[in-house]
Amino acid sequence: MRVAVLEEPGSFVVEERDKPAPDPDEVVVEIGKVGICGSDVHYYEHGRIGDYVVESPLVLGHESAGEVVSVGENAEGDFDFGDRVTLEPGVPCRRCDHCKRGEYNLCPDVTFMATPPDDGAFAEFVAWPADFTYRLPDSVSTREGALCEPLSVGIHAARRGEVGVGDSVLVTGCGPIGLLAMEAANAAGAAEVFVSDVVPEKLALAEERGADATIDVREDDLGESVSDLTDGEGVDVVIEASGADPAIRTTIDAVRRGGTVVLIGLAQDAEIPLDTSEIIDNELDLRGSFRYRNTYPAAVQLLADGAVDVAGIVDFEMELPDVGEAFERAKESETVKGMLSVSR
Ligand SMILES: NC(=O)c1ccc[n+]([C@@H]2O[C@H](COP(=O)([O-])OP(=O)(O)OC[C@H]3O[C@@H](n4cnc5c(N)ncnc54)[C@H](O)[C@@H]3O)[C@@H](O)[C@H]2O)c1
Ligand SMILES: C[C@@H](O)[C@H](N)C(=O)O
Repeated sequence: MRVAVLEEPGSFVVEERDKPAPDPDEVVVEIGKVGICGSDVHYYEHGRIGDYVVESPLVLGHESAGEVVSVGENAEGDFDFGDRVTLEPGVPCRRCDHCKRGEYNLCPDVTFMATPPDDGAFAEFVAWPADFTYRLPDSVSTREGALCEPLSVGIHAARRGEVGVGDSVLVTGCGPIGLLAMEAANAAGAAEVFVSDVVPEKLALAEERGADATIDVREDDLGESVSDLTDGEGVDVVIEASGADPAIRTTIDAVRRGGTVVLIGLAQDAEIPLDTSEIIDNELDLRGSFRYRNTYPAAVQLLADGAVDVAGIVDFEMELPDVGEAFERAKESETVKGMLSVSR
């Protein structure tokens, strides 16, 4: 089978490897589509994200969907040849305290696709645990199935923020994560979702996709703009999805007293000063949101119901052998989401 391997920063090779066979609890999936995530691009450009360093050739890609071609003996009955499926890329140990509490996204022994040293899904076939594989109904395309991954990041953030019916929400950053957090907040019942960014094209896309107001923070102050939009109150929930230092600092200016700030975006410099007296006086909840747990069934259901749009964020799709060109295009600031089409 063909596999796209990141040999060193800036350099992919497409090579032949043996097709995997399933362990008893696994299925083998012929990969159809894989999204290119910002973290893939970061490994491509810099060879590391924090402590995760690409020390040997790595297969990238963790936003994947495809078709079952082989079923391990313990997964028989759960999956059939030809089922279209999406793969949840993080498989936890299932034994630690976090796993037992159901917080399996916090498992310290997780295997996560395309995170060194674990290979990802830019491969024609992947063997994957059946219980982290989810069937797609006919109404959900394989492209949409692959995007259950970033949608899951958005769903988890909306859940962490306890976004509910009638809430007002601000999403800072209109990359794929912010746009899909906006979808998740709307699906959770938010009455109004405002967005901010520094790139006019990203704000225009968010507006097209239903943002109730857009704030260009190169021109307007975030706190003042949100105050104007909410009769001086601030929003119920801020979801920070830019990772930009100024955006993170100003989240607490935009949230109402007693409101919640959810941090998804990873800042270049993780140490950012925040006004703690504001947080205390206004009794703000500041919450981290790390990957996701128990979101894939909801993501598939929302797509089946037509309650969210994920496919509309894709700018381009290329074939696996063009992986290098696809990553060069994914690096451009106006690109939102690139995809690779993998199976022949
Ligand atoms: N916590 C998690 O589990 C998790 C999962 C996936 C991604 N992430 C992180 O989430 C962030 C978003 O991911 P993405 O793939 O959408 O990234 P992205 O780079 O595509 O999008 C970030 C957006 O923020 C905008 N931006 C820059 N400065 C801004 C500012 N001051 N105010 C508002 N917007 C601003 C950019 O123009 C861009 O549109 C990244 O930091 C990523 O590392 C975290
Ligand atoms: C969650 C996933 O999308 C993210 N890129 C990560 O590796 O954590």
